[in-house]
Amino acid sequence: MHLSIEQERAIQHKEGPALVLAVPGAGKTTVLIHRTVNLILNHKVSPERILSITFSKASAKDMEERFNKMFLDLSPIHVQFSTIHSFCFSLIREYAYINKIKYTLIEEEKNQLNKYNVIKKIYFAANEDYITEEKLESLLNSIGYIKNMMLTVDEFLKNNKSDIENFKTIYNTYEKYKRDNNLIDFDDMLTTALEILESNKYILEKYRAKYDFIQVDEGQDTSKVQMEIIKLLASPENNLFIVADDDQSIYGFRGAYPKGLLNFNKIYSNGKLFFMEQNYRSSKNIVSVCNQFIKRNTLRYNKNISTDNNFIEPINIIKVNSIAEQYKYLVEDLKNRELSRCCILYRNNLSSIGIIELFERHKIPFYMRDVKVRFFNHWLIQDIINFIIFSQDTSNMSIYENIYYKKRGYISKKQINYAKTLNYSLSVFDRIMDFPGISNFYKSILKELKLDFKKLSKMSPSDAINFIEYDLEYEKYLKENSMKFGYTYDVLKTTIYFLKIIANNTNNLNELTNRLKYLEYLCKSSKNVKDAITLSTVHSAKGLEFDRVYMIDLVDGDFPSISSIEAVEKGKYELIEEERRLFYVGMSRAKYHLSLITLNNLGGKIVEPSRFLLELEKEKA
Ligand SMILES: Nc1ncnc2c1ncn2[C@@H]1O[C@H](COP(=O)(O)OP(=O)(O)OP(=O)(O)O)[C@@H](O)[C@H]1O
Repeated sequence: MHLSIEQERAIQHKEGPALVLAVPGAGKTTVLIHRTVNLILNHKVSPERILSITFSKASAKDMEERFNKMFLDLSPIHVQFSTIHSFCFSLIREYAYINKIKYTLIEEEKNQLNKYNVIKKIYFAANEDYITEEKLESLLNSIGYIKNMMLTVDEFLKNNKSDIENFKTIYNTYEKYKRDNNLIDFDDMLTTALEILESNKYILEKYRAKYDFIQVDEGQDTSKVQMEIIKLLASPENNLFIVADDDQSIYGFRGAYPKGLLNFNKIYSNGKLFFMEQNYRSSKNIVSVCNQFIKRNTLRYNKNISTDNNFIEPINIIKVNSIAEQYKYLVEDLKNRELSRCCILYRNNLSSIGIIELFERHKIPFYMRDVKVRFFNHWLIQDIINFIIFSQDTSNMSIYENIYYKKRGYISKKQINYAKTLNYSLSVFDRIMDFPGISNFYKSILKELKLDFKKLSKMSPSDAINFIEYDLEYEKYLKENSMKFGYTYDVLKTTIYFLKIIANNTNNLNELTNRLKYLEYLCKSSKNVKDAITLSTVHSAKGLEFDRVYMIDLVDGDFPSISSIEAVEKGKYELIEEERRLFYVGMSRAKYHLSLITLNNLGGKIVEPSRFLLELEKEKA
């Protein structure tokens, strides 16, 4: 590889603080790896005296693999690429050992003591209601945000509206619980490590003496607390080398603080600033589209991407009518391709469900970058399955108790409790009909319900889902309750839609549940699949590159997200700018071919193409 002058300059930087600001594909990771080698070979720095911090475990691994590939002959040299969390945890463990304190990681606790169960319990105590997965995620993000931005809960609430009822009580109870039990969580690893470094001179000096050089990759996703830790460690020599692209900052919701980079020269008046604006990854067509697209953001260092690469083909904006058409296009277009060089990207993990079903049927090997797919354990899927199970035995009270209030025909808790005292081999409806003082009108409703469930028991899974949704009015329940569960109704509708796609190919409940289990297994075990196409959220594709990239389901309200669009309507632009950066990260993963696919109809609903696509089209015209 022939390194450019800009790259060489950055690589040759040895002492003092430096920030390398670069565009996508400019070789940030490449520079970091070459600099490491330069320090070791030309400056005789011992590898263990270099601390390289990456953003996630996956990028630490990716970087190590790239290092080993690039410098096969140096392989016996073990170079340490660590996440900031694992670095902080080893520091905490050392401090704990010296001071005979025991810190346990709450994420590693088993069963009821585990972080998720503890938070669920605290939420229940505060709100007398169960927390949904969506709300749990939002709650955890907010807690993480507070810690990463070094805020108090009051400061957070002053500027942020939380969708979690009684957020402050929950936050404080959770903090107290951890304190009382000597527990820490992932976010506390950072705040605790900082507290230790600030208060314990011995540890601070020991860690400062341990490393001569500190390097940070993906600096744009470094949070305030992380930056404080790094600054403390690097001082007083400040041999700190950060590579970053503020345009690729996509973790604002978790407390990433790219503005910290914009202050680099204020923090280090002797700091060197390197710019790398040449892209080595993508065709001229892709680079030019990316450049125009990101320039519309206002909160950024102004950079110009250029490339010496050739024009190959224009980016492809594809409009199809339906998901089925989108899938047909993908299967056709992927024929005879080298799949390991291709990738499908989406904004939301839910989009992967239809693709997995499709690819399994067409025997297209795939690798899922995000292993945690919530769909398979979603309460909505469980509800639908419960409806079908109950239809096969309408005396099954324990199943009925989960669904009786989610369908047509009001039935009270009192009636359920009464029915429980009667002969349990009778249908639930017959038992409720016995309820004292029940009217004839009400009895006719119960009779109808009983008949409907009989009908349901004879249906194929896909007919059954429609019947549950419309005839039994489960749809109405979802509409009325979606916000309470922390969803928009559209997301729930799309979840059912993907379940229908899977159900379409099954003949009975057994086949459907087996299929769901099998697909879930495929997702979890896809890591070792050979010659596979990569499926990934855009977030998880950061740092990667592929010959062909397909970005799918590009619908307004999904990408950009509905909350960012609503914020724009109120004159707030931060969220939409983060969505734009995310879109930019997605597009800039492509080397030669980029397809952006939108639809007219998503799961029976007319939808509009992403406003980002309209913008790209206008620019092309
Ligand atoms: N001087 C060079 N000559 C040729 N190819 C290069 C050069 N520098 C980097 N590359 C290649 O360009 C691609 C992008 O490099 P790299 O992944 O290091 O960029 P990056 O800035 O970290 O990208 P991103 O921020 O978009 O993830 C890689 O395939 C890399 O091998």
